[in-house]
Amino acid sequence: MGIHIKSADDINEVDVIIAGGGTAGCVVAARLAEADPKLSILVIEGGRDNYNDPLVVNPASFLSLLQPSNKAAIFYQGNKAPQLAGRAPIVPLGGILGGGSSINFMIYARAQRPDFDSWKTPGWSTDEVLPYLKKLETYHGASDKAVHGYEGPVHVTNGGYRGKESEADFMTAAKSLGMREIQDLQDLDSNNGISSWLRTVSEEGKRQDSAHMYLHPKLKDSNKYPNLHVVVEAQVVRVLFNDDKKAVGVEYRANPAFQATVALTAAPARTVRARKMVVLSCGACGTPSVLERSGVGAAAVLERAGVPLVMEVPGVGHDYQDHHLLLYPYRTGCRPDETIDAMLGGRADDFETMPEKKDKTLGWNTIDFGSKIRPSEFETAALGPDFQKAWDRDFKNAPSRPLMLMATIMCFLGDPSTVPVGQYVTVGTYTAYPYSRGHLHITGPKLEDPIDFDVGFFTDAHDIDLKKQMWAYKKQREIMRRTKMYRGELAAGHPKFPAGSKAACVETEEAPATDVKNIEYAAEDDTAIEQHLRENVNTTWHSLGTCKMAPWESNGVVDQYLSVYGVEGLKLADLSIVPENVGANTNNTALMIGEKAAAILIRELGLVGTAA
Ligand SMILES: Cc1cc2nc3c(=O)[nH]c(=O)nc-3n(C[C@H](O)[C@H](O)[C@H](O)COP(=O)(O)OP(=O)(O)OC[C@H]3O[C@@H](n4cnc5c(N)ncnc54)[C@H](O)[C@@H]3O)c2cc1C
Repeated sequence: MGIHIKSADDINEVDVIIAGGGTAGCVVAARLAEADPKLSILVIEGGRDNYNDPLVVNPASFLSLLQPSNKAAIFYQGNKAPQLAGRAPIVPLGGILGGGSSINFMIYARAQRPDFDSWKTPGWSTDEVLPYLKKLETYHGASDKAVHGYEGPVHVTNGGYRGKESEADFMTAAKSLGMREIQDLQDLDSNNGISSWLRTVSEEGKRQDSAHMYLHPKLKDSNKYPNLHVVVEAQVVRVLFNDDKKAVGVEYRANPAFQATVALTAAPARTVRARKMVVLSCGACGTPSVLERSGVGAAAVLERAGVPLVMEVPGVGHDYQDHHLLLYPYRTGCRPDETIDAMLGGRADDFETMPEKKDKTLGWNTIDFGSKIRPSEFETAALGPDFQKAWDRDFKNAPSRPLMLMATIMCFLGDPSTVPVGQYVTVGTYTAYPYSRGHLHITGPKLEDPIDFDVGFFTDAHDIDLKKQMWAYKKQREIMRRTKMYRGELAAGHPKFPAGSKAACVETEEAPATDVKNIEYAAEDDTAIEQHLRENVNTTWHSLGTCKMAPWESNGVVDQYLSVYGVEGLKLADLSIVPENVGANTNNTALMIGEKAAAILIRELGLVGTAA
């Protein structure tokens, strides 16, 4: 009963096993328990418990969760990539109970209406998933009530604090460039504008991760939910099948990252049986590996890895996608209390003392301003005929599809010891619908075996993804140059423009004048930008699409009911199933998938609850 560490020795058999207690996994577990408290459920989560962890629940500490010493993330190592200037990118994802929702930046972003429709899967159109999008949230913003929910577990609010002056400064600067202010950019339809950004933070300033919002309340109420079990710090190795290819359990082991490495203390692998179902919810980088170690995947991949084939499903690990992120730092004239640089640099109260002082900035994710944007006709043409062709095909007649998203973060988003003491802002630009695809496969049967992980960034034909970032670089720079806070670019985080370039980075002690003219970029400047993009493009931590919900012949892995092709009793419920990308940060989509998956399972298991 409740939370077990490393192994649940007294649990040998349950009704449903959920492998991975991340954003979607916690939703599935909680909703199943709610539908039938008699159903026995075991969640096996590789990371540690997150309950009341001050780094998790207090939004301002979000960056420290990416420090390896805090053991809250899994760092998936990518392959070296020539198109990324020979770099081998690392993709950190949630590695703690609550998954990404426990360590993410808490930006509330929802997909656009054409996104779910583009999945072309019965039951998953925007109209059909809208009830789940509403079910998961309690929306505190001002909007049309028809598209938001008002009774769900995840509160969407202004959070404990907003940087109102800097937000107004960005807004004014963006508007001076002709950008539109939109009140609710997350209403599924609005696009091509700028907006105040709400967050998945309560009004009291607490993170709304799926473990705290869905799972922990039920674990604490053990009288009502005696059959809901969670084991943390335990990794699922593989799914076990019987001769009829029915999933009958899993093999798991204590996660060595959480225990001494003396051989004698290494816990043996354990098996636990599932009477009814196994659900994989290990995320887009975890789920394909579990499937392949279990013998489900492309025959050639499994043969190379030395894993006996159970079912040939070539799509497993096939079409990795992410949103490609670039981060541009600026010097500012902000006051120390307008950014969290002092806090990150150890020059202000830390996360220990802030609660005692009831410091409201503890509830701040520092991301107050965001946008979903599209280029003008003139800008589209300037990006060349290949770009124009892609634009005409995929965007021109789909006005609610953004080309890029942009967010501002009120700090230097990196190691504070590498920059002079000061107040910074970082602008992030990320691709809404990348054309590039990668892959993620196992290379051996064991959890320790390295993965073959090609992130695929900037591999699309005609470099359209690169051109999107080229446009976004120039756009965000023009906005920043018109803010009152602007004191120049932090050159280390910008392209290395040639000597004498009109686009060179500047450092100034003065606020900008009112008649700022656009920068002119010469061909060599564009070459410098391209090089910078290749050297710096990174994950937006929005991995998805590695086990698509699509027909088997189109590299699909699951059907509309999330059942893995060719086997019985095995479901997937996480972002690995997403067939086409969404024009938004991805946590909301993962929560929706958790809600919809739960409804599917509730119906199939014959439990009381909402039908899918
Ligand atoms: C740093 C960061 C910032 C982000 N910022 C935002 C944001 O501001 N807004 C937003 O909307 N989205 C954001 N995201 C994205 C969002 O959080 C993720 O897309 C979402 O959490 C994915 O949900 P999921 O259920 O698919 O997988 P996850 O939440 O990643 O869950 C997978 C779980 O499986 C566990 N696991 C993996 N392998 C195993 C195994 N073998 N055995 C057992 N357990 C295993 C992991 O530990 C993890 O808990 C961010 C993500 C990160 C990492």
